[in-house]
Amino acid sequence: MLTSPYSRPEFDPYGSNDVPDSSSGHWKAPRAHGSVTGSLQIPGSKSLTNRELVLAALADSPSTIRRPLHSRDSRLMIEALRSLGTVIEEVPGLGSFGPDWKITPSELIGSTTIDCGLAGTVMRFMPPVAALALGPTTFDGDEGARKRPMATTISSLRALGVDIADEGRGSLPFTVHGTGTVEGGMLTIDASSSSQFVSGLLLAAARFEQGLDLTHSGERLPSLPHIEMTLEVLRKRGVQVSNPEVGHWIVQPGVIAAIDVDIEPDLSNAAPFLAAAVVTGGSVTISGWPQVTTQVGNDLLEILPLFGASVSRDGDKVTVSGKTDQSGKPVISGITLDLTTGGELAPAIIAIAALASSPSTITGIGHIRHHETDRLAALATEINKLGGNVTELEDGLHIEPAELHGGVWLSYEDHRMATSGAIIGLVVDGVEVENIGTTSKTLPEFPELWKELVEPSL
Ligand SMILES: O=C(O)C1=C[C@@H](OP(=O)(O)O)[C@@H](O)[C@H](O)C1
Ligand SMILES: C=C(OP(=O)(O)O)C(=O)O
Repeated sequence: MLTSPYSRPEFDPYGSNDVPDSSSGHWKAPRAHGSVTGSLQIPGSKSLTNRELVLAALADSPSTIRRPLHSRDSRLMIEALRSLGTVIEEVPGLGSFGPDWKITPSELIGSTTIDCGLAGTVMRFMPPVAALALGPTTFDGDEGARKRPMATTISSLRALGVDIADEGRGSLPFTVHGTGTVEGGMLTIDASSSSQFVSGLLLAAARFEQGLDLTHSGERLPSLPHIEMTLEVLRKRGVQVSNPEVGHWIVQPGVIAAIDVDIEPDLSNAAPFLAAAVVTGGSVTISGWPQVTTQVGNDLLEILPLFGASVSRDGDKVTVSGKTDQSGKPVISGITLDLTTGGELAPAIIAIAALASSPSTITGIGHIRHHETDRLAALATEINKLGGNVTELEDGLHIEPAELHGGVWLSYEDHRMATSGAIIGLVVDGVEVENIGTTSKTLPEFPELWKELVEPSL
């Protein structure tokens, strides 16, 4: 079992732990010599941590969040809630990746600025909370965050009677002029470009005077499991929420209960580690895998076998083993997959597909052009730079088999682009990942956990 870097005093879970080890200043992706075999634990889920932080701040009394994710995205959420008056303290816990948090709600007061960094969960979940605060709250973030779609958040809050000043941009920066209450009621929005528009409204809706009767009307609704996750965390806190039909949710006004919660490991962040088994014909075990979960990362257990891998389960341990031929060489088949529900898995899936011996077509993920970067363009560009043969489709990628060679893999400030470069670098000589430290967005331990898995004896 790999140890947690969190135990080392110099480790900073909120900063960059990039240790460049090549003359170019980039991170030399560890090259697997033979099959990768090992077991590890994965830190807490970003999506669950940031939902529980918001709900704990809106609840009726203090809550404890156990085994939370300590990363840039969760730190940004903590700072955002603190700046509105919530008290968040570290308390000792049993998790391997840092302390627990005690969250004590208080009256929400604006007159502050919230830095969203590049976190979709902060920029889409916090404006409805700021609307419940008394006083103005200005939202801004990284340069890349200013390009991410925010118009639906802005227009939906306006439709609920909230005054927002955005100078017509429909993106960050903007100011929410909170008055302490939101009327709520019926609302129709277009959440085609992100499920987070729906989740953000639902999370705060029990605190609206009339609750919320929300309908999605648009060409597609991506990442439905993330909306299911929102419904589940609300129900656990006693909120009455129903989903009478696809794209329609009703939240009754009422109290959000304070409860102590355990955060599941981030199953989407398990993707690169499990991919290491698939592309090297090895075997990787993740412990702490939940029996039942709304996390879309659980779909990896059905997706990875399409490439030829096998999956086994022993209690809370899940093992993925890559397929090999008689000489032990990895065998990876291409796949055809609609990934509408699991866009955040796309970078890892596409990295595996780029190493397959037959073509792959991954569709249903047009909206990931609006993630940390335009992920379809970024993946096609970086794989093709290494000799790949990837074609961009309107809503996905087509990948033809090709012999890849080394080179610099750019990360575009995108944690999942960085980890995709690491997957390819396992089996291609001379891949260097620019800005591996960007993994601190959701998995600051990545460079260290990866090295321990790939080069355990070094
Ligand atoms: O609600 C959430 O926690 C998330 C929802 C999804 O967003 P999109 O619907 O924009 O893909 C997902 O990709 C993102 O990583 C996290
Ligand atoms: C899309 C992602 O992040 P965000 O929560 O910033 O939208 C992601 O983590 O893949």
